[in-house]
Formats: sequence, structure tokens, C-alpha cells
Amino acid sequence: MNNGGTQYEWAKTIPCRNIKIHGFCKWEKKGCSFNHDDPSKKNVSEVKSSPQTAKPVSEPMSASTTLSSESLSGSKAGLTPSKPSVTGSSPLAVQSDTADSGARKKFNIHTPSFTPTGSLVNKFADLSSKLDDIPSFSPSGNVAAPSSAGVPFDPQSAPIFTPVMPIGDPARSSAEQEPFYQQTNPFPINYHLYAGQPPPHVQHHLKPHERTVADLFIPNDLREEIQKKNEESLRTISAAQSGLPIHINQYHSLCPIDQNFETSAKSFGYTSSVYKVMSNLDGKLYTMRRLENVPISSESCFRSVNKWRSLNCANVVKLYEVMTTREFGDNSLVLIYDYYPMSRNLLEAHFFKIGDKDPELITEPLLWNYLVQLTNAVSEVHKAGLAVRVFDPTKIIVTNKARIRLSACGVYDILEAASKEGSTESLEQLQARDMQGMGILIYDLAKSLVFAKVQNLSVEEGIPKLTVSDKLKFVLKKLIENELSVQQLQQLIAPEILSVMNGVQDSADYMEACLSREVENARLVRLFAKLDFICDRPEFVKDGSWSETGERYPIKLFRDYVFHQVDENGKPVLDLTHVINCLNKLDAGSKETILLVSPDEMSCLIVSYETLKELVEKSFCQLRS
Ligand SMILES: Nc1ncnc2c1ncn2[C@@H]1O[C@H](COP(=O)(O)OP(=O)(O)OP(=O)(O)O)[C@@H](O)[C@H]1O
Repeated sequence: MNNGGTQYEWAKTIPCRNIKIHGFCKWEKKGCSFNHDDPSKKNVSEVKSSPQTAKPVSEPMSASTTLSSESLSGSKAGLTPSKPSVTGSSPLAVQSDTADSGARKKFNIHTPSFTPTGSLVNKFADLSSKLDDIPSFSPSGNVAAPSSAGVPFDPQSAPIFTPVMPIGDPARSSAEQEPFYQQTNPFPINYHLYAGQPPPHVQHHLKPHERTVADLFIPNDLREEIQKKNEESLRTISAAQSGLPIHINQYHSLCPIDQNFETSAKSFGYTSSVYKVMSNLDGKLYTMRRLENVPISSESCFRSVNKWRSLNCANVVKLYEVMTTREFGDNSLVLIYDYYPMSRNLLEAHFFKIGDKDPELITEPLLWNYLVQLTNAVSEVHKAGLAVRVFDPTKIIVTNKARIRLSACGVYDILEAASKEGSTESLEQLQARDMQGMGILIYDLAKSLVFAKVQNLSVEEGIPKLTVSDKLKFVLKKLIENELSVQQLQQLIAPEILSVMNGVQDSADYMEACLSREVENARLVRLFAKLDFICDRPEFVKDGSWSETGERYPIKLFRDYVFHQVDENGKPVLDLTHVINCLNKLDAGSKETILLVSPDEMSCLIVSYETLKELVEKSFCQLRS
């Protein structure tokens, strides 16, 4: 090993890149063969020794009035960096300081990237005289031009930077005009903190007692689904881009939910659209269903709304508020419902490919599941003295795996009250029609199971052709022929209700298990935060208790022990299990002892987690006091 000497003669004349990049080379006397003479240091010494020879340095800074011969000759007044200045004075003062203290500084002022010269042009003047003519870059006319260089910087009189955008720019207008609009993060969010699951063929075959890091957190697919829903909730569009009103009463940040952007009057006889909105009262997201040009003549049209508002059912999207508005430029009827991010209606879920999501296959268990959920919805609605009235597949949304909800309740009641004719049917008749509607909906979905052409057959001919169990055929027949009340239906499908209930309980258990894994993480995050509150506080730099003999020193070493360990090759150890293990023991105040070693390996101490816990508590209490 060549210690201190150079190995390669040819490298002696080549400047060492470490000097250029870091300002010093830690291998300078340990075998690095390259040239370690710092050219800028040489210039300073030249400047100091002879003002006449200082031209190459002083010329680039010639604009500076503070770079006088006094300062160059070492006048203390000229060298003190007390007065902030954008001119060459401050850098020069630091230069002289650093020259005194030697080159071993991490941020070396002599490195070319850190030397603010007066003018870039002069630096290249030797290369071509034409370069002298190139104007210096200045970001705007207001910022000090080269001619003003040398005038000491005065924050009071400094021009204020005003970014100028062309008039009519949507970004500008949206920011200025829309008090509620916020630019959300670009999509997709960077999931850099999560490592994906390895493909099944590379997965380790773990012994029963072994765990992977992924086992400590909620399963990846569930986490991703929740994250996607959060992203969807955060998605916004500026009113300037969407052309929608900025707010309707307390609801703002209107963002269209409909994926196909087509408006039709198919479902209610009025063109309708659905938006995600945020309430200014509680900050929550809601769904706004708008129907255009509805002739609402009096408050009495909203008679049924209170009943709908008080209905709480797991299979009905809750209605909160109904109003009329002219904010869209017409007489719009607006209904406010609960918002379920990433939900799709039954038609979208089973018959369309949306984005990269394929339509979901319909199976008989799924049909039973839907029938049970719809029975629950209908039963609750009927108990409230209302009727569902609409069983359109576009008005039932799938909010989670196989979880459905009626999404447009209450609309028909209002529309009918608003129309001149009004309803001729009694509530009992409407409720009986609900049973029929439910049967037809399930029958329509069941038809997709059959390859033969049942589409054009009548219901009586079509039901026998369905490829489902006889029991489902029988239930559908009875429903469509309107021979079942909701109570009779409940009795008839009791075994299926129990099996759906079983699935729901399994799902609840699974979710609870996932939740319990995350509960521990919340505790650890608090511990992380506590340690970070305590360690490396700049105001405690001179505090003796943090010094190597101080009582808080073990906390510092413990933090290094947990997070900053390196392996035998000097590579950082990124072992999450170690982190969680240590923090759990700290939290529990275990009696187990650990060996803490300082980074320079000059001091080491043996301490128990119990003691560390006391120290952390004490330090944290002192911070709070
Ligand atoms: N409460 C809700 N929460 C979240 N999304 C919803 C909600 N209600 C409806 N949606 C979604 O809004 C989209 C549009 O719904 P829908 O088809 O009912 O509206 P529409 O296009 O106005 O209907 P149509 O034109 O058939 O009258 C669907 O993707 C649906 O999943």
C-alpha cells in the first residue's frame, strides 16, 4: 500500500476531481495520485502577495466597489463578512477566511461552482473577443442589471418578484378567480415508500413462525385500493377548465364523476349529470346529481325529501339535501348524496371495460348476493313509507367488491310532484312495482350468463332458459309476476341471506385483522416523532447534556443504532425489522441491554431499553415544559 506517496506519475499533473467536487480529497495523503493544488487558492495567494498580479481575479469582480485595494491588502474592515452584499465583497471575505483555515472544508468557497463571479462573460473573454458582447442573463428587467452590480443589496428596496403570466392563461385565471380551487398532486402519486410483492415464483417459502416485512402492514392490494380511492377523492378540475360554477351554496370544487362525459335524458326524462363536490361547512365530499331545467314550482315538490334524508340503510346512498339553482344558467334541480370514490354503476361494472378494469363476470352467487342486498334496501325504503321506483342498472352503484347501493333515491318523487299530472298510483302499488322492478333487474343481469339468444324472448320464455338454479328461476318468476311481498321474499331467500351474512362477517373479520396490524404502526409513528423531536435540535448544540459525557448522549447513540447502522462493507443497513424491533423494545422499556457505539468508535456504552425509555421520556417532558 502506498501511504502518502503517489502511485502513478502520469496523474500528477491532472487536477483531482474530488477537489473540484467536494473542495478537498480525503485520499490526498493516502495514495491519491492526482494533483491536489487548488488553483483558486493559488489565485488568492497571488492576490494577497501582489495587487498588480491580481488582475485575473479582480477583473471578473470589477463591478464590485467593495473589492478595493484595501480589502485585497488584508484590511480587517474589508474582510469581515458582517455586511451582507450581493457584490463580490462577501465572497471575497469568506475566501480569505477559508484560505486561513485551510482547504479541508466540505463547502469550499474556492470550488468553481461556489464562486459567484461578477460576470460570466469575462470568464470566457480569453476564448473569444466576441463573447464580450454577449449580454448577461437577467431573469427580468427589474432585477439588478449588470450596471447596478456593486450596489450593496438592500432587502427593503429590492424589487419584488412578480411572475408574469399571459392574460387569459387558465392557470392564472383559475388561481385568481377560484377561491376553492387547489392544484392537486400530479397523478399517479409516487408510491416510492412501498416495495411491491415479489412474483409468486420468487416468494420465499416461510416457516410457520417466520414473517416478512409485508406481514407487518395491511395487504398490498387493499392498501392500493384505498390509496386509489383517496387519489380519486382528491382529483379536482378548475372551474375555468370545466366551465362549471365555482360553487352552489356551500358546495364547491365541482368535478364531473361521469366517465363517458355524455349527457342524456334517458333515466329521468331530464338531462342529468353527476359531480363530486366539497362542502364548505364540514369539508366533506358529496355527490351532486343535477337535472337540467326541471320546472319546480313550489316547496311542496320536496315533500318526500325529509323521509329520504332520515333513511339510513347500508344499501341506499344517503340523501342529504335537495335544492334548485340557477348557477348553471338554467333551472337545475340539485340533489346532494354521499360520495363513494371509484364506484361504478352496475352497467359499467359488468358490461364495460373502463380504463384497465375489465368488466366483472356475473355468477349465480353474485346474483343472490345482489338480490339479498336489494331486498334489504327495498325493505328499509318500504318501512320508511317510501318506494324505490327506479331499478335502472345505471342507478345502482358498486362501491366495493360486490357491495351495491341505490344511488338516485328520491328523484322520481320530486319529479312527479313537479309534473302537472302527478302520480296516479298509491304507495302500495308503487311498492309492489318495486318488487317487480327488482326481479326484472336480476333477470336482466342473469341473461348475460346465457349464450343462447334470450334477449328477444319474453320473460316467461326467457326464465326457463337461464343457466341458474331452479330456486333462483322460481324467485325471479314470482317477483316479476308480482306475487311476492318483501316479507315473503325475505322468508323465501333466508338461506341465501345467511350465506351472504356469513361472507359479510368474514369480510369484517378480515378488515379488523388488517386494521389491528396498522394499529401498532400508529404507535410506532408516534415514537418516531418523539425521537425526532428530541434528537439533533439546533438549539441544543451547545448543551452539555447532549455531549459525549451528557445524560442525553445515549439517545443520540440509540438513534444511530436504530437507523444509521452500516454493514461490514460500510453499506447502510436498511432493515425495517430491526427498526421495528428496537422501537417496540424501547416502547415496552425492556430490560434487555444493548451496546451503543459512537460513529467514531471512540466511546461505547451498554444500556438497557428501560433506561433509554426513561431518558426519552425525561427529554421529551423537558421539551414540553
Ligand atoms: N353517490 C355516488 N358516489 C360516487 N359515484 C357515484 C355516485 N352516484 C353515481 N356515481 C357515479 O356517477 C357516474 C354517473 O352516474 P349515472 O350514470 O347515474 O349518471 P348519469 O350519467 O347522469 O345518468 P344518465 O345519463 O343515465 O341519466 C357513475 O359512474 C356512477 O358510478
